[in-house]
Amino acid sequence: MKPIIRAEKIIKKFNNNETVLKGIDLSISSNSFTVILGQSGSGKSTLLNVLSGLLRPTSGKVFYNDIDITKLSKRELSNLKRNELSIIFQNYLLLADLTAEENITIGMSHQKVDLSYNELTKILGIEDILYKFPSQLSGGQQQRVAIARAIIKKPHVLFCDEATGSLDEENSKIVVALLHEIKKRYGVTVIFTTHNLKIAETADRVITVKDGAVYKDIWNETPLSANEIDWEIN
Ligand SMILES: Nc1ncnc2c1ncn2[C@@H]1O[C@H](COP(=O)(O)OP(=O)(O)OP(=O)(O)O)[C@@H](O)[C@H]1O
Repeated sequence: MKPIIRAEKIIKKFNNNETVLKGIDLSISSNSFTVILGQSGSGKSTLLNVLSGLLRPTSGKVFYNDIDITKLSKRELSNLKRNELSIIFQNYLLLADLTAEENITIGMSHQKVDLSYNELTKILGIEDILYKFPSQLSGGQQQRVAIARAIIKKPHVLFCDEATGSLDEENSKIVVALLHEIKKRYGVTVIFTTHNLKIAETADRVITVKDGAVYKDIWNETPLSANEIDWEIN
């Protein structure tokens, strides 16, 4: 199958000249759930940021379908991100002064919102809390609102950076199960960074990053569901 994301020889150095990514090659197939697994400091968030276009690599190429996103202008890249790629983070990043509903629909045209809003909020189990502000929601509810905001525009790829990192066991399980459901229902490709080996057991594929390089790359023949795994707190 043709990859939806392909990275070639990615090197990333920061200003202090530390080389954080040391020549990473990988490709991600469409409609897969990939975990990028690694210990703290291994470079997994930096890799996710480079793959999602949030960070430019020092050298190397990142293709989204046939487009080399490292060559796009700022405006072209932000158009691509607005329409086709989404990202969620450990700390949700909801706007405090807006309700859950406003957080989800901000920036959307009415026509596009109508397509899936009711269905999506129902799947995520947030249809009864849409009038609340982020400070009135639990961490798990806030992350589900952030997922709705990311998915409402029907992106092709959803990047998740330690998306369960602030959640307890029960809410982590709910969020991981929902991300799998969203992949299945909407055909979204999910790329999820974590250091949690249990979450990796639910993935189609696990790419282990160690010291800025790909250390292991394994397809799970029989991924477990979020409910099947013997869950442990991160
Ligand atoms: N903006 C930055 N400037 C300088 N160094 C950075 C920057 N971002 C990350 N680093 C360094 O890059 C290395 C990898 O960081 P990264 O956040 O990618 O790791 P990680 O595997 O995601 O870790 P964690 O699980 O703790 O988030 C670390 O040594 C970090 O200090």
